[in-house]
Amino acid sequence: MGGYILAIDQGTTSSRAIVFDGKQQVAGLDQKEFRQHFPKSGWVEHDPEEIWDSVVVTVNEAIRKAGISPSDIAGIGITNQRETVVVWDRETGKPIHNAIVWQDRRTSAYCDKLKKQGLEKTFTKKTGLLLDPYFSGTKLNWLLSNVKGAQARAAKGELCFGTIDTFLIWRLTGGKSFVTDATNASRTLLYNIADNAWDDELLDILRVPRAMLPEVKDCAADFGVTDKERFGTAIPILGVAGDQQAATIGQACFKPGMLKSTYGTGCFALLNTGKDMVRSKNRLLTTIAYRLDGETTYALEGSIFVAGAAVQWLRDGLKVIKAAPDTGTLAEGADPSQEVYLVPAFTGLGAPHWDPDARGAIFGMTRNTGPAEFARAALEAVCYQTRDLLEAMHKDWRSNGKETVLRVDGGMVVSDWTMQRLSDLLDAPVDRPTILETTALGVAWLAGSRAGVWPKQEEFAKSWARDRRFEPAMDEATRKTKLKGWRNAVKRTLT
Ligand SMILES: Nc1ncnc2c1ncn2[C@@H]1O[C@H](COP(=O)(O)OP(=O)(O)O)[C@@H](O)[C@H]1O
Ligand SMILES: O=P(O)(O)OC[C@H](O)CO
Repeated sequence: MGGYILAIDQGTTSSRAIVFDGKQQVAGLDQKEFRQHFPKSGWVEHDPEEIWDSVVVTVNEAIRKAGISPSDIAGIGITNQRETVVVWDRETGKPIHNAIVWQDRRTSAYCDKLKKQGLEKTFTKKTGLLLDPYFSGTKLNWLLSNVKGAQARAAKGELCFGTIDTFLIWRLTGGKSFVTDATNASRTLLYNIADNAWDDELLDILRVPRAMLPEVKDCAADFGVTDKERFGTAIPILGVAGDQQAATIGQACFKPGMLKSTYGTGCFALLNTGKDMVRSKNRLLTTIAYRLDGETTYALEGSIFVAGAAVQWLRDGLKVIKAAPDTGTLAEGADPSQEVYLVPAFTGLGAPHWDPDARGAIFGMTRNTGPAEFARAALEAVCYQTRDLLEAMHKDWRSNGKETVLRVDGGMVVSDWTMQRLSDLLDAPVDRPTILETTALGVAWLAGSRAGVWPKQEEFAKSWARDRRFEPAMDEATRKTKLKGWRNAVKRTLT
Protein backbone atom coordinates (compact mmCIF):
# COMPACT_ATOMS: atom_id res chain seq x y z
CA MET A 1 0.00 0.00 0.00
CA GLY A 2 1.59 3.25 -1.14
CA GLY A 3 -0.90 5.87 -0.02
CA TYR A 4 -2.43 6.02 -3.50
CA ILE A 5 -5.36 8.37 -3.94
CA LEU A 6 -7.68 8.45 -6.92
CA ALA A 7 -8.94 11.90 -7.92
CA ILE A 8 -11.88 12.21 -10.29
CA ASP A 9 -12.03 15.65 -11.92
CA GLN A 10 -15.29 15.93 -13.81
CA GLY A 11 -14.95 19.16 -15.85
CA THR A 12 -17.15 20.99 -18.34
CA THR A 13 -15.57 19.59 -21.47
CA SER A 14 -13.76 16.50 -20.24
CA SER A 15 -13.45 14.06 -17.37
CA ARG A 16 -10.06 13.28 -15.90
CA ALA A 17 -8.99 10.59 -13.48
CA ILE A 18 -5.64 10.86 -11.77
CA VAL A 19 -3.92 8.41 -9.48
CA PHE A 20 -1.54 10.19 -7.11
CA ASP A 21 1.06 8.27 -5.16
CA GLY A 22 1.91 8.80 -1.49
CA LYS A 23 4.41 11.54 -2.47
CA GLN A 24 1.58 13.47 -4.16
CA GLN A 25 3.01 12.80 -7.60
CA VAL A 26 0.92 11.77 -10.61
CA ALA A 27 1.23 7.99 -11.09
CA GLY A 28 -1.44 7.57 -13.76
CA LEU A 29 -3.73 9.96 -15.65
CA ASP A 30 -6.46 9.60 -18.21
CA GLN A 31 -8.75 12.15 -19.81
CA LYS A 32 -11.79 11.92 -22.07
CA GLU A 33 -13.78 14.67 -23.75
CA PHE A 34 -17.54 14.31 -24.07
CA ARG A 35 -20.18 16.00 -26.20
CA GLN A 36 -21.56 19.47 -25.59
CA HIS A 37 -25.20 19.90 -26.60
CA PHE A 38 -26.45 23.35 -27.62
CA PRO A 39 -30.20 22.81 -28.27
CA LYS A 40 -30.99 26.53 -28.53
CA SER A 41 -29.15 29.87 -28.37
CA GLY A 42 -27.74 30.21 -24.87
CA TRP A 43 -28.69 26.64 -23.84
CA VAL A 44 -25.99 24.15 -22.87
CA GLU A 45 -26.63 20.52 -21.89
CA HIS A 46 -24.65 17.36 -21.12
CA ASP A 47 -25.85 13.78 -21.27
CA PRO A 48 -25.30 12.44 -17.71
CA GLU A 49 -24.83 8.92 -19.11
CA GLU A 50 -21.95 10.18 -21.27
CA ILE A 51 -20.44 11.89 -18.24
CA TRP A 52 -20.77 8.67 -16.25
CA ASP A 53 -19.23 6.58 -19.06
CA SER A 54 -16.32 9.01 -19.38
CA VAL A 55 -15.67 8.76 -15.65
CA VAL A 56 -15.76 4.94 -15.65
CA VAL A 57 -13.40 4.72 -18.63
CA THR A 58 -10.89 7.27 -17.32
CA VAL A 59 -10.82 5.79 -13.81
CA ASN A 60 -10.08 2.30 -15.13
CA GLU A 61 -7.42 3.65 -17.49
CA ALA A 62 -5.73 5.81 -14.84
CA ILE A 63 -5.51 2.81 -12.50
CA ARG A 64 -4.11 0.68 -15.33
CA LYS A 65 -1.55 3.33 -16.28
CA ALA A 66 -0.48 3.70 -12.65
CA GLY A 67 0.22 -0.05 -12.62
CA ILE A 68 -1.61 -0.56 -9.34
CA SER A 69 -4.57 -2.58 -8.21
CA PRO A 70 -7.77 -0.87 -6.99
CA SER A 71 -7.09 -2.31 -3.55
CA ASP A 72 -3.96 -0.09 -3.36
CA ILE A 73 -6.17 3.01 -3.37
CA ALA A 74 -6.69 4.42 0.12
CA GLY A 75 -9.44 6.81 -0.89
CA ILE A 76 -11.21 8.65 -3.69
CA GLY A 77 -11.64 12.40 -4.08
CA ILE A 78 -14.26 13.86 -6.41
CA THR A 79 -14.19 17.36 -7.84
CA ASN A 80 -16.55 18.64 -10.48
CA GLN A 81 -17.92 21.37 -12.70
CA ARG A 82 -20.17 23.24 -10.30
CA GLU A 83 -23.82 24.36 -10.54
CA THR A 84 -24.67 21.88 -13.33
CA VAL A 85 -27.95 20.17 -12.46
CA VAL A 86 -28.90 16.51 -12.77
CA VAL A 87 -32.27 15.10 -11.70
CA TRP A 88 -32.72 11.35 -11.64
CA ASP A 89 -35.19 8.69 -10.63
CA ARG A 90 -34.46 7.42 -7.13
CA GLU A 91 -35.62 3.91 -8.06
CA THR A 92 -33.89 3.35 -11.40
CA GLY A 93 -31.04 5.88 -11.16
CA LYS A 94 -31.99 7.14 -14.65
CA PRO A 95 -31.81 10.91 -15.30
CA ILE A 96 -35.16 12.42 -16.30
CA HIS A 97 -33.51 14.96 -18.63
CA ASN A 98 -30.09 16.00 -19.87
CA ALA A 99 -27.99 17.84 -17.30
CA ILE A 100 -28.43 21.62 -17.53
CA VAL A 101 -24.94 23.05 -17.54
CA TRP A 102 -23.72 26.03 -15.52
CA GLN A 103 -23.27 28.02 -18.75
CA ASP A 104 -26.93 27.61 -19.72
CA ARG A 105 -28.97 30.84 -19.83
CA ARG A 106 -32.51 29.47 -20.29
CA THR A 107 -33.71 30.81 -16.96
CA SER A 108 -32.71 34.39 -17.68
CA ALA A 109 -36.34 35.63 -17.90
CA TYR A 110 -37.26 33.75 -14.72
CA CYS A 111 -34.33 35.39 -12.89
CA ASP A 112 -35.59 38.78 -14.10
CA LYS A 113 -39.06 37.98 -12.79
CA LEU A 114 -37.67 37.08 -9.36
CA LYS A 115 -35.61 40.27 -9.38
CA LYS A 116 -38.69 42.32 -10.19
CA GLN A 117 -40.36 40.76 -7.16
CA GLY A 118 -37.50 42.24 -5.13
CA LEU A 119 -36.09 38.83 -4.20
CA GLU A 120 -32.45 39.27 -5.16
CA LYS A 121 -31.57 40.72 -1.76
CA THR A 122 -32.99 37.67 0.00
CA PHE A 123 -30.99 35.29 -2.17
CA THR A 124 -27.78 37.29 -1.88
CA LYS A 125 -28.05 37.65 1.88
CA LYS A 126 -28.54 33.93 2.40
CA THR A 127 -26.44 32.38 -0.36
CA GLY A 128 -23.81 35.01 -1.22
CA LEU A 129 -24.86 34.62 -4.88
CA LEU A 130 -26.90 36.72 -7.31
CA LEU A 131 -30.06 35.98 -9.26
CA ASP A 132 -28.31 34.82 -12.39
CA PRO A 133 -29.11 31.73 -14.50
CA TYR A 134 -25.54 30.53 -13.76
CA PHE A 135 -26.55 28.94 -10.45
CA SER A 136 -28.41 25.63 -9.99
CA GLY A 137 -31.64 26.78 -8.34
CA THR A 138 -33.47 28.29 -11.30
CA LYS A 139 -32.26 25.48 -13.57
CA LEU A 140 -33.77 22.97 -11.15
CA ASN A 141 -37.00 24.96 -11.12
CA TRP A 142 -37.01 24.80 -14.93
CA LEU A 143 -36.62 21.01 -14.92
CA LEU A 144 -39.37 20.54 -12.36
CA SER A 145 -41.71 22.81 -14.32
CA ASN A 146 -40.91 21.51 -17.80
CA VAL A 147 -40.47 17.75 -17.46
CA LYS A 148 -43.91 16.19 -17.32
CA GLY A 149 -44.89 15.08 -13.83
CA ALA A 150 -41.53 16.05 -12.31
CA GLN A 151 -42.82 18.55 -9.73
CA ALA A 152 -45.28 16.03 -8.24
CA ARG A 153 -42.78 13.17 -8.35
CA ALA A 154 -40.13 15.31 -6.64
CA ALA A 155 -42.57 16.19 -3.86
CA LYS A 156 -43.22 12.48 -3.31
CA GLY A 157 -39.49 11.88 -2.95
CA GLU A 158 -39.26 9.87 -6.17
CA LEU A 159 -36.63 12.13 -7.74
CA CYS A 160 -33.13 13.11 -6.63
CA PHE A 161 -31.40 16.42 -7.39
CA GLY A 162 -27.67 16.63 -7.50
CA THR A 163 -24.73 18.56 -8.80
CA ILE A 164 -22.32 16.27 -10.66
CA ASP A 165 -20.51 15.15 -7.48
CA THR A 166 -23.76 13.86 -6.01
CA PHE A 167 -24.71 12.05 -9.19
CA LEU A 168 -21.29 10.36 -9.44
CA ILE A 169 -21.27 9.32 -5.78
CA TRP A 170 -24.79 7.92 -6.14
CA ARG A 171 -23.67 5.84 -9.11
CA LEU A 172 -20.31 4.78 -7.61
CA THR A 173 -21.95 3.61 -4.40
CA GLY A 174 -24.73 1.76 -6.23
CA GLY A 175 -27.36 4.25 -5.04
CA LYS A 176 -26.43 3.91 -1.37
CA SER A 177 -25.04 7.40 -0.78
CA PHE A 178 -27.00 10.56 -1.52
CA VAL A 179 -24.63 13.32 -0.46
CA THR A 180 -22.80 16.47 -1.49
CA ASP A 181 -20.28 18.79 0.17
CA ALA A 182 -20.66 22.36 1.44
CA THR A 183 -18.84 23.96 -1.51
CA ASN A 184 -21.11 22.39 -4.12
CA ALA A 185 -24.19 23.15 -2.02
CA SER A 186 -23.06 26.78 -1.78
CA ARG A 187 -23.53 27.19 -5.56
CA THR A 188 -27.15 26.09 -5.76
CA LEU A 189 -29.05 29.24 -4.62
CA LEU A 190 -30.76 26.90 -2.12
CA TYR A 191 -28.12 26.78 0.60
CA ASN A 192 -27.71 29.23 3.43
CA ILE A 193 -23.95 29.77 3.74
CA ALA A 194 -24.15 31.37 7.19
CA ASP A 195 -26.32 28.63 8.72
CA ASN A 196 -24.75 25.87 6.63
CA ALA A 197 -28.14 24.37 5.78
CA TRP A 198 -30.68 24.12 2.96
CA ASP A 199 -32.96 27.12 3.35
CA ASP A 200 -36.73 26.57 3.49
CA GLU A 201 -37.62 30.08 2.34
CA LEU A 202 -35.47 29.74 -0.79
CA LEU A 203 -36.73 26.21 -1.46
CA ASP A 204 -40.25 27.59 -1.26
CA ILE A 205 -39.60 30.45 -3.69
CA LEU A 206 -38.00 28.11 -6.25
CA ARG A 207 -40.58 25.36 -5.57
CA VAL A 208 -37.92 22.77 -4.76
CA PRO A 209 -39.12 19.96 -2.48
CA ARG A 210 -36.68 19.21 0.34
CA ALA A 211 -37.25 15.49 -0.29
CA MET A 212 -35.08 15.65 -3.40
CA LEU A 213 -32.00 17.23 -1.77
CA PRO A 214 -28.83 15.38 -0.73
CA GLU A 215 -27.22 15.51 2.71
CA VAL A 216 -24.46 18.14 2.92
CA LYS A 217 -21.10 17.13 4.41
CA ASP A 218 -17.70 18.70 5.13
CA CYS A 219 -15.24 18.55 2.21
CA ALA A 220 -13.22 15.80 3.93
CA ALA A 221 -15.73 13.26 5.22
CA ASP A 222 -17.11 9.77 4.70
CA PHE A 223 -19.13 10.08 1.51
CA GLY A 224 -19.73 6.34 1.15
CA VAL A 225 -17.87 3.39 -0.32
CA THR A 226 -17.86 2.25 -3.93
CA ASP A 227 -20.00 -0.69 -4.85
CA LYS A 228 -17.75 -3.76 -4.53
CA GLU A 229 -18.60 -4.93 -8.00
CA ARG A 230 -17.34 -1.75 -9.64
CA PHE A 231 -13.61 -2.13 -8.86
CA GLY A 232 -13.59 -5.59 -7.26
CA THR A 233 -13.09 -3.93 -3.89
CA ALA A 234 -14.93 -1.27 -1.87
CA ILE A 235 -13.01 2.02 -1.91
CA PRO A 236 -14.03 4.85 0.42
CA ILE A 237 -14.90 8.26 -1.05
CA LEU A 238 -13.29 10.70 1.37
CA GLY A 239 -13.03 14.09 -0.31
CA VAL A 240 -15.42 16.26 -2.35
CA ALA A 241 -15.22 19.88 -3.51
CA GLY A 242 -16.40 21.95 -6.47
CA ASP A 243 -13.55 22.28 -8.95
CA GLN A 244 -12.73 25.93 -8.23
CA GLN A 245 -12.64 25.31 -4.51
CA ALA A 246 -10.52 22.19 -5.07
CA ALA A 247 -8.09 24.32 -7.10
CA THR A 248 -7.96 26.83 -4.24
CA ILE A 249 -6.95 23.96 -1.95
CA GLY A 250 -4.55 22.47 -4.52
CA GLN A 251 -2.90 25.90 -4.83
CA ALA A 252 -2.57 25.88 -1.03
CA CYS A 253 -4.43 29.19 -0.73
CA PHE A 254 -5.19 28.46 2.92
CA LYS A 255 -4.47 31.92 4.34
CA PRO A 256 -6.78 34.93 4.13
CA GLY A 257 -5.64 37.14 1.25
CA MET A 258 -4.31 34.29 -0.87
CA LEU A 259 -5.68 34.25 -4.38
CA LYS A 260 -5.87 31.81 -7.28
CA SER A 261 -7.32 31.94 -10.75
CA THR A 262 -8.10 28.87 -12.84
CA TYR A 263 -8.23 29.03 -16.64
CA GLY A 264 -10.25 26.12 -18.03
CA THR A 265 -13.47 26.45 -20.03
CA GLY A 266 -14.24 29.50 -17.92
CA CYS A 267 -12.04 31.42 -15.51
CA PHE A 268 -12.68 31.64 -11.80
CA ALA A 269 -10.71 33.74 -9.34
CA LEU A 270 -11.09 32.92 -5.64
CA LEU A 271 -9.73 35.01 -2.79
CA ASN A 272 -9.57 33.32 0.60
CA THR A 273 -11.25 35.62 3.15
CA GLY A 274 -10.90 33.26 6.10
CA LYS A 275 -13.74 33.17 8.60
CA ASP A 276 -15.09 36.50 7.25
CA MET A 277 -18.08 36.28 5.00
CA VAL A 278 -17.09 39.36 3.01
CA ARG A 279 -20.06 40.96 1.25
CA SER A 280 -19.07 42.37 -2.12
CA LYS A 281 -20.08 45.87 -3.12
CA ASN A 282 -18.80 45.14 -6.61
CA ARG A 283 -20.96 42.23 -7.71
CA LEU A 284 -18.56 39.46 -6.76
CA LEU A 285 -19.84 36.31 -5.07
CA THR A 286 -19.42 35.30 -1.46
CA THR A 287 -18.95 31.58 -1.38
CA ILE A 288 -17.66 28.67 0.70
CA ALA A 289 -13.98 28.00 -0.02
CA TYR A 290 -14.00 24.80 2.06
CA ARG A 291 -15.51 23.37 5.21
CA LEU A 292 -13.21 21.21 7.30
CA ASP A 293 -14.05 19.73 10.71
CA GLY A 294 -17.25 21.74 10.71
CA GLU A 295 -15.37 25.06 10.26
CA THR A 296 -16.24 27.13 7.23
CA THR A 297 -13.66 29.19 5.33
CA TYR A 298 -15.15 31.71 2.93
CA ALA A 299 -14.00 33.22 -0.34
CA LEU A 300 -14.80 36.07 -2.67
CA GLU A 301 -15.22 34.77 -6.18
CA GLY A 302 -15.16 36.33 -9.61
CA SER A 303 -16.58 34.09 -12.33
CA ILE A 304 -15.89 34.52 -16.05
CA PHE A 305 -17.89 32.19 -18.27
CA VAL A 306 -15.62 32.04 -21.30
CA ALA A 307 -11.84 31.58 -21.14
CA GLY A 308 -10.55 28.42 -22.90
CA ALA A 309 -13.99 28.13 -24.48
CA ALA A 310 -12.99 31.04 -26.78
CA VAL A 311 -9.94 29.01 -27.85
CA GLN A 312 -12.22 26.04 -28.54
CA TRP A 313 -14.45 28.32 -30.60
CA LEU A 314 -11.46 29.33 -32.74
CA ARG A 315 -10.70 25.62 -33.20
CA ASP A 316 -14.17 24.08 -33.62
CA GLY A 317 -16.33 27.03 -34.70
CA LEU A 318 -14.14 29.24 -36.88
CA LYS A 319 -11.65 26.43 -37.58
CA VAL A 320 -8.78 28.94 -37.79
CA ILE A 321 -6.55 26.81 -35.57
CA LYS A 322 -5.95 23.07 -35.45
CA ALA A 323 -5.09 22.83 -31.76
CA ALA A 324 -5.28 25.09 -28.71
CA PRO A 325 -1.48 25.78 -28.50
CA ASP A 326 -1.63 27.36 -32.00
CA THR A 327 -3.24 30.42 -30.42
CA GLY A 328 -0.03 31.41 -28.61
CA THR A 329 2.07 31.15 -31.79
CA LEU A 330 -0.47 33.13 -33.78
CA ALA A 331 -0.89 35.80 -31.07
CA GLU A 332 2.86 36.32 -30.97
CA GLY A 333 2.83 37.19 -34.68
CA ALA A 334 -0.30 39.38 -34.57
CA ASP A 335 -0.08 42.91 -35.98
CA PRO A 336 0.58 45.24 -32.99
CA SER A 337 -0.98 48.21 -34.78
CA GLN A 338 -4.41 46.55 -34.96
CA GLU A 339 -6.55 47.05 -31.89
CA VAL A 340 -8.94 44.12 -32.11
CA TYR A 341 -11.09 43.25 -29.09
CA LEU A 342 -13.18 40.12 -28.62
CA VAL A 343 -15.82 40.26 -25.88
CA PRO A 344 -16.60 36.55 -25.58
CA ALA A 345 -20.10 36.88 -24.13
CA PHE A 346 -21.21 33.67 -25.85
CA THR A 347 -23.36 32.79 -22.86
CA GLY A 348 -23.73 36.26 -21.38
CA LEU A 349 -21.22 38.03 -19.17
CA GLY A 350 -20.43 36.98 -15.61
CA ALA A 351 -18.71 39.01 -12.89
CA PRO A 352 -18.69 41.90 -12.39
CA HIS A 353 -21.31 42.70 -15.09
CA TRP A 354 -23.81 39.80 -14.74
CA ASP A 355 -25.54 40.37 -18.04
CA PRO A 356 -27.06 37.02 -19.12
CA ASP A 357 -28.49 38.46 -22.33
CA ALA A 358 -25.25 39.96 -23.69
CA ARG A 359 -23.78 38.06 -26.63
CA GLY A 360 -20.26 37.96 -28.06
CA ALA A 361 -18.87 40.81 -30.16
CA ILE A 362 -15.68 41.73 -32.00
CA PHE A 363 -14.50 45.30 -32.38
CA GLY A 364 -11.76 47.04 -34.34
CA MET A 365 -11.50 44.72 -37.32
CA THR A 366 -9.90 46.04 -40.51
CA ARG A 367 -9.42 44.48 -43.94
CA ASN A 368 -6.08 43.11 -42.65
CA THR A 369 -7.52 41.36 -39.62
CA GLY A 370 -6.94 37.62 -39.72
CA PRO A 371 -6.55 34.51 -37.55
CA ALA A 372 -3.53 35.96 -35.69
CA GLU A 373 -5.47 39.02 -34.47
CA PHE A 374 -8.46 36.80 -33.57
CA ALA A 375 -6.20 34.50 -31.56
CA ARG A 376 -4.60 37.44 -29.74
CA ALA A 377 -7.99 38.98 -29.03
CA ALA A 378 -9.31 35.68 -27.60
CA LEU A 379 -6.32 35.23 -25.28
CA GLU A 380 -6.25 38.89 -24.26
CA ALA A 381 -9.98 38.80 -23.44
CA VAL A 382 -9.19 36.35 -20.65
CA CYS A 383 -6.51 38.69 -19.29
CA TYR A 384 -8.72 41.80 -19.42
CA GLN A 385 -11.53 39.99 -17.67
CA THR A 386 -9.17 38.81 -14.93
CA ARG A 387 -8.11 42.41 -14.45
CA ASP A 388 -11.76 43.47 -14.09
CA LEU A 389 -12.24 40.80 -11.40
CA LEU A 390 -9.12 41.66 -9.46
CA GLU A 391 -9.95 45.37 -9.49
CA ALA A 392 -13.35 44.53 -7.99
CA MET A 393 -11.71 42.27 -5.39
CA HIS A 394 -9.26 44.97 -4.35
CA LYS A 395 -12.17 47.32 -3.68
CA ASP A 396 -13.93 44.71 -1.52
CA TRP A 397 -10.96 43.35 0.34
CA ARG A 398 -8.43 45.42 2.21
CA SER A 399 -5.20 43.47 2.00
CA ASN A 400 -3.50 45.58 4.71
CA GLY A 401 -0.54 45.87 2.41
CA LYS A 402 0.09 42.13 2.50
CA GLU A 403 -0.39 41.44 -1.19
CA THR A 404 -0.03 37.85 -2.27
CA VAL A 405 0.84 36.94 -5.83
CA LEU A 406 -1.85 35.50 -8.09
CA ARG A 407 -1.44 31.72 -8.46
CA VAL A 408 -2.72 30.37 -11.75
CA ASP A 409 -3.70 26.95 -13.04
CA GLY A 410 -5.97 25.19 -15.56
CA GLY A 411 -5.55 24.09 -19.17
CA MET A 412 -4.72 27.56 -20.56
CA VAL A 413 -1.80 28.37 -18.29
CA VAL A 414 0.60 26.20 -20.26
CA SER A 415 0.52 29.10 -22.72
CA ASP A 416 3.54 31.28 -21.85
CA TRP A 417 2.27 34.02 -24.16
CA THR A 418 -1.05 34.22 -22.30
CA MET A 419 0.57 34.23 -18.87
CA GLN A 420 3.01 36.98 -19.87
CA ARG A 421 0.16 39.05 -21.31
CA LEU A 422 -1.85 38.43 -18.13
CA SER A 423 0.98 39.79 -16.00
CA ASP A 424 1.41 42.74 -18.40
CA LEU A 425 -2.25 43.70 -18.32
CA LEU A 426 -2.62 43.16 -14.57
CA ASP A 427 0.62 45.03 -13.97
CA ALA A 428 1.34 42.42 -11.32
CA PRO A 429 3.34 39.20 -11.07
CA VAL A 430 1.72 35.85 -11.80
CA ASP A 431 2.92 32.50 -10.37
CA ARG A 432 2.53 29.22 -12.23
CA PRO A 433 3.07 26.10 -10.08
CA THR A 434 4.95 22.96 -11.10
CA ILE A 435 1.86 20.80 -10.69
CA LEU A 436 -0.80 22.10 -13.03
CA GLU A 437 -3.36 19.46 -12.03
CA THR A 438 -4.14 21.55 -8.96
CA THR A 439 -7.86 20.84 -9.02
CA ALA A 440 -7.30 17.10 -8.80
CA LEU A 441 -4.47 17.61 -6.33
CA GLY A 442 -6.74 19.65 -4.05
CA VAL A 443 -9.40 17.01 -3.81
CA ALA A 444 -6.77 14.27 -3.55
CA TRP A 445 -5.42 16.10 -0.53
CA LEU A 446 -8.89 16.18 1.04
CA ALA A 447 -9.21 12.41 0.57
CA GLY A 448 -5.57 11.62 1.37
CA SER A 449 -5.49 13.59 4.60
CA ARG A 450 -8.82 12.08 5.64
CA ALA A 451 -7.41 8.61 4.95
CA GLY A 452 -4.35 9.53 7.04
CA VAL A 453 -1.93 8.77 4.21
CA TRP A 454 -1.19 12.36 3.11
CA PRO A 455 0.31 15.19 5.19
CA LYS A 456 -1.65 17.69 7.25
CA GLN A 457 -2.55 21.13 5.86
CA GLU A 458 0.60 23.02 6.83
CA GLU A 459 3.01 20.49 5.45
CA PHE A 460 0.93 20.10 2.28
CA ALA A 461 1.02 23.89 1.79
CA LYS A 462 4.82 23.84 2.02
CA SER A 463 5.00 21.37 -0.86
CA TRP A 464 3.55 23.97 -3.27
CA ALA A 465 6.33 24.78 -5.76
CA ARG A 466 6.65 27.46 -8.40
CA ASP A 467 7.47 26.59 -11.98
CA ARG A 468 7.74 30.20 -13.20
CA ARG A 469 6.93 33.75 -12.16
CA PHE A 470 5.75 36.07 -14.95
CA GLU A 471 6.62 39.74 -14.31
CA PRO A 472 4.98 42.72 -16.03
CA ALA A 473 6.98 43.98 -19.00
CA MET A 474 4.48 46.19 -20.87
CA ASP A 475 4.93 49.96 -20.81
CA GLU A 476 2.31 51.97 -18.96
CA ALA A 477 1.08 53.89 -22.02
CA THR A 478 0.39 50.72 -24.03
CA ARG A 479 -1.38 49.12 -21.07
CA LYS A 480 -3.57 52.19 -20.59
CA THR A 481 -4.55 52.34 -24.26
CA LYS A 482 -5.41 48.65 -24.33
CA LEU A 483 -7.46 48.78 -21.12
CA LYS A 484 -9.38 51.77 -22.43
CA GLY A 485 -10.12 49.91 -25.66
CA TRP A 486 -11.34 46.87 -23.72
CA ARG A 487 -13.64 48.90 -21.48
CA ASN A 488 -15.14 50.59 -24.48
CA ALA A 489 -15.73 47.20 -26.15
CA VAL A 490 -17.47 45.83 -23.04
CA LYS A 491 -19.64 48.91 -22.74
CA ARG A 492 -20.85 48.42 -26.29
CA THR A 493 -21.60 44.72 -25.66
CA LEU A 494 -23.70 45.08 -22.50
CA THR A 495 -27.48 45.00 -23.01
N1 LIG B 1 -1.78 26.01 -25.06
C1 LIG B 1 -3.00 26.50 -24.86
N2 LIG B 1 -3.27 27.79 -25.13
C2 LIG B 1 -4.51 28.31 -24.92
N3 LIG B 1 -5.55 27.58 -24.43
C3 LIG B 1 -5.34 26.30 -24.14
C4 LIG B 1 -4.07 25.68 -24.33
N4 LIG B 1 -4.17 24.38 -23.95
C5 LIG B 1 -5.44 24.20 -23.54
N5 LIG B 1 -6.16 25.34 -23.66
C6 LIG B 1 -7.59 25.55 -23.33
O1 LIG B 1 -7.80 25.13 -21.99
C7 LIG B 1 -9.10 24.55 -21.85
C8 LIG B 1 -9.01 23.22 -21.14
O2 LIG B 1 -8.67 23.44 -19.82
P1 LIG B 1 -9.23 22.46 -18.68
O3 LIG B 1 -8.62 22.97 -17.43
O4 LIG B 1 -8.99 21.07 -19.11
O5 LIG B 1 -10.79 22.81 -18.82
P2 LIG B 1 -12.12 22.19 -18.16
O6 LIG B 1 -11.75 21.63 -16.82
O7 LIG B 1 -13.04 23.35 -18.09
O8 LIG B 1 -12.68 21.15 -19.11
C9 LIG B 1 -9.67 24.38 -23.23
O9 LIG B 1 -10.70 25.33 -23.42
C10 LIG B 1 -8.49 24.64 -24.16
O10 LIG B 1 -8.93 25.29 -25.34
O1 LIG C 1 -15.14 22.99 -15.91
P1 LIG C 1 -14.40 24.21 -15.45
O2 LIG C 1 -13.05 23.87 -14.93
O3 LIG C 1 -14.36 25.30 -16.47
O4 LIG C 1 -15.20 24.80 -14.18
C1 LIG C 1 -16.54 25.11 -14.24
C2 LIG C 1 -16.97 25.82 -12.98
O5 LIG C 1 -16.99 25.00 -11.86
C3 LIG C 1 -18.32 26.46 -13.17
O6 LIG C 1 -18.67 27.20 -12.04
